[in-house]
This record gives sequence, C-alpha cells and structure tokens, in this order.
Amino acid sequence: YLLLPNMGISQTEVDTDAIYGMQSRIRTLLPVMTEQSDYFSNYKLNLYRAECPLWDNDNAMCSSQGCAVDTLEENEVSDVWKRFSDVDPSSKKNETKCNWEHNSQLDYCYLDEVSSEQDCVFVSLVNNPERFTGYSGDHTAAIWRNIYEQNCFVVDDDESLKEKSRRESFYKPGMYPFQLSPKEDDILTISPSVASQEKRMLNKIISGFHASISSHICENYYDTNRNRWTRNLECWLAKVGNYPERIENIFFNYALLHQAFVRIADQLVEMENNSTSSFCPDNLAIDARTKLAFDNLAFIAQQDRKVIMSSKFFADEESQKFKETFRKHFHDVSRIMDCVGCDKCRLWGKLQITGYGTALKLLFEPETQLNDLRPSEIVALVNTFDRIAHSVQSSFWFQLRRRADLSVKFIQFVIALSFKAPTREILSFFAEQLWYIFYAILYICNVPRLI
Ligand SMILES: Cc1cc2nc3c(=O)[nH]c(=O)nc-3n(C[C@H](O)[C@H](O)[C@H](O)COP(=O)(O)OP(=O)(O)OC[C@H]3O[C@@H](n4cnc5c(N)ncnc54)[C@H](O)[C@@H]3O)c2cc1C
Repeated sequence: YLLLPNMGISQTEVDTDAIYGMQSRIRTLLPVMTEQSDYFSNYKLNLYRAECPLWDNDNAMCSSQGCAVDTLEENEVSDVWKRFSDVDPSSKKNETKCNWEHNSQLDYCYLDEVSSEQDCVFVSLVNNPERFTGYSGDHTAAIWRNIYEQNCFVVDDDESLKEKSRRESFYKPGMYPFQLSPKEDDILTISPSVASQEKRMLNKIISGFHASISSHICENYYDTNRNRWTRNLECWLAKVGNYPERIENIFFNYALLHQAFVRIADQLVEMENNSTSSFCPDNLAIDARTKLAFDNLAFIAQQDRKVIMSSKFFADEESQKFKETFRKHFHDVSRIMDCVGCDKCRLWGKLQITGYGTALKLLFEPETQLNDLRPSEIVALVNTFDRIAHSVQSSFWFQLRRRADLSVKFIQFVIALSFKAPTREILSFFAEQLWYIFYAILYICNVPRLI
C-alpha cells in the first residue's frame, strides 16, 4: 500500500525451501482436519449482527450470489460443536480445566463468542469456500486503506510520507473512518524508531493476510466469459506476483503460524506427561482421526526447525511496553473485519484474523495454554494455516506458470520469425499447448506432492 515501500517490509527471516519441505510433509494432514472433521470444518461467528466500527451508514452490501453464505440450521450443527456450546466457561471452569474467561490482557482479537454469543451462527467452511466473489470497488479500497493507514506502522523517519498519505486519503461521504485506538496510540505519535522489528512484524502479517486472500481469489477465479472457475495468472500477477515483498509476507505468515504449532507441540509433550486433555472441554469430544492429525501436524512442525523465524520479538523493555499498542492495533483490525460488505469475505476475513490473533497469543503470551483456547480460536488457527498453505502452493504454481508462459512466448516469437502462414499458426497453436503438456507431466510425476 502507499506506506509499505518505506516500511522495511521486504526483509525476510524465513527459509522458503524449508517451507516447501514442510508443505510436502503436512499436505495430507490439513484436509483431514479442514475438510473431513466435524470439528475443524465448522465455525461459529457473529456474521450478520456485529457493528462496523468505522462508519455509520453502511449500504455497501455485496448483492452478488457469490457473496452469500449458507448458514447451518440447528439440526445440521455437528454434535461436537453443540457440546462445546453447552459449556459455560465460568461455572464449569474447574471441572473442565478450561480457562475461557475473557482476558483482554492476553487476547489479540475481538472474539464473537465473548462479545455477542447470542448473535452467533454456525457455518460449514467446506460449503462456503473462500474464492472470487466479485466484491470490489470503493468499499474494499476504503477498508484496506483504513487497515494500512490507521493500523500499520511507519518504521522509517519519513515524515513527508506520513503527511502525504494523510492528505491523499479518500473516503466517500459518511465513510470517513473513526479512530479506533485511543489517541496516544495513533501511529503518528509513536516514534518510528521504537520497536521497529515488532512494527514490521504487524505490517508483514497484514500484508501477508491481504496477499493470501488475493491468492485465493485468483486461484479460484470465476471467468464470466467462459462461465467456469479457473486459475487466473494475470489476476495473481497484478495482485501478488509482481510484488516480491507480498510473496515474502505470505511466507512470513506461514512461518509465524508454523511457530505457533511448534509451541502447541511443546505443550502437548508436557500434557502427555501430566495426562491433561488438550482440547477443551475434553479430548473425547474430538474423534480420534482428527486428534491424531492435529497432534501430527504439531509434531511435524516441531521437527521442521528450519522454518522457524529466528528473530526474538518483544525482547527488550521498550518493545515490551509497545506490546499493548501492538495488541490494540491488531484488535482494531479484527473489528474492521465487521465492515466487510460481502458475507463470505467477512466470514473468511474474520476467521483468518482470529487465526493470526491466536498464533500471536500462543507466541507472545507465555501463559497461554492450548486447553485455554476457545474452539473458535483453535479452529481458526488450523484453517488459517490451511489457507496460508494454499497460498504458498499457489505461489509455486503461478510462478511456474509465469515462467512457462514466458518460454511459450519466446518459442512463438521464434516461430513467427522462422515460418510463414499457415505453418506459423499451426506451430504457434501447439506451442500454446506446451504448458498443459508440461502441467500433465508434472501431474503424472506427482510433482505437487514432492514440493
Ligand atoms: C477482509 C477482506 C476479505 C476479502 N475477501 C474476499 C474474498 O474472499 N473474495 C473476493 O472476491 N474478494 C474479497 N475481498 C476483496 C478483495 O480483497 C479486493 O479488495 C478486491 O478483489 C479488489 O481488488 P483490487 O485489485 O482493487 O485491490 P485490493 O486487493 O482491494 O487492494 C487495494 C490496494 O492495496 C494495496 N495492496 C494490495 N495487496 C497488498 C498487499 N498484499 N500488501 C500491501 N498492500 C497491498 C494495493 O495498493 C491495492 O491497490 C476481501 C476484502 C476484504 C477487505
């Protein structure tokens, strides 16, 4: 966005090869959870009744069919979720060993289960996949702009840049955003040199989250001319591929979530010794296959040490003090998700921000225990990891496709110089099919599984 080139966002601390390696080891585990498990394929959230904190009137609801979400009727909600819904955190706290009481000192996200439980609905994530919906224009631009301008941080000392971005802000009448965080947390009042590493981290998470959404849109794009779902390379290049720092931020988010699973694995080892249940209210509610896939994911993450980000965040006193500001800004971003005018985009936006918020809580609040996490947090974490894993995969395929396209264009150029019609047209047509032949060979050789 406007501010990003000067935010030092292009630095990377992750090993992309190690991430591809991790991908190949966990690729079969994630669908076991996100597609086949009653627990991880359902989600509970306040989808329709949460207030947008940014602007008063909000008539920008997306009317496209693609934006609609099918919610679950009461009799369609899986037993495991019904069971969780019956748990009253305060009265059963000791009995279940869950600490679901809201603790604003630890939470990085605005959680519907805490703030508006009665307005929550259940949705099947499998039946409402994240993909192109057609939601775009002034409304989406204003939301992304608000997220970057009000909640990301300026790391460099470029005062003129900050002024410029303020002056250039545009919002439709009635859409000028309220300042969510208290005044003292305004990005302009925080010295750019304080906690710069942590500020960069927040900027990267947001940009990686945005790039990941864009990847899913382009990976599952509806081509209105051909009336079919397709992968759209031009879309991916325009939104992600032409900006190397956005690809890096996808990998950064992968590493962050990966690190959260390493922390979970450490706790699982401790729990095994103490025979404490890992899921609240108890392990028995989760079927054995799902539990095994979850544990394996965590232990594989634990073994893949190379993926882990090396930097220590919030290590010195100054950045420790900054943590509260960081939390407030992330919290505000999670509230902005309620302004998204497309139901399906709002569902996935809320889920993924909750997933990142849960990872931050596990990583930077040492007292957070796995069995303290609410179902919506742990389900969001697993599904967000699945989403970012898809984005990593998309980056691989789209970059391969881009190279293949360049080669095809070169071959066509040589053909155009060397042959006359109709041979030129015939050869050019076959050259165009080369990508599909190449793709078929990769597929037959099972390359996607090796990456
Ligand atoms: C939370 C949320 C969820 C959404 N989910 C969906 C969905 O599921 N399906 C769907 O079809 N649409 C979804 N949208 C809309 C989608 O994100 C785009 O806004 C829309 O496709 C229009 O895209 P655009 O090309 O105009 O640029 P946008 O993606 O709207 O980006 C706006 C500006 O932000 C900057 N920018 C873009 N990407 C990055 C990045 N990674 N890092 C830094 N800066 C960046 C660029 O300057 C760009 O011009 C969602 C929007 C939001 C806010």
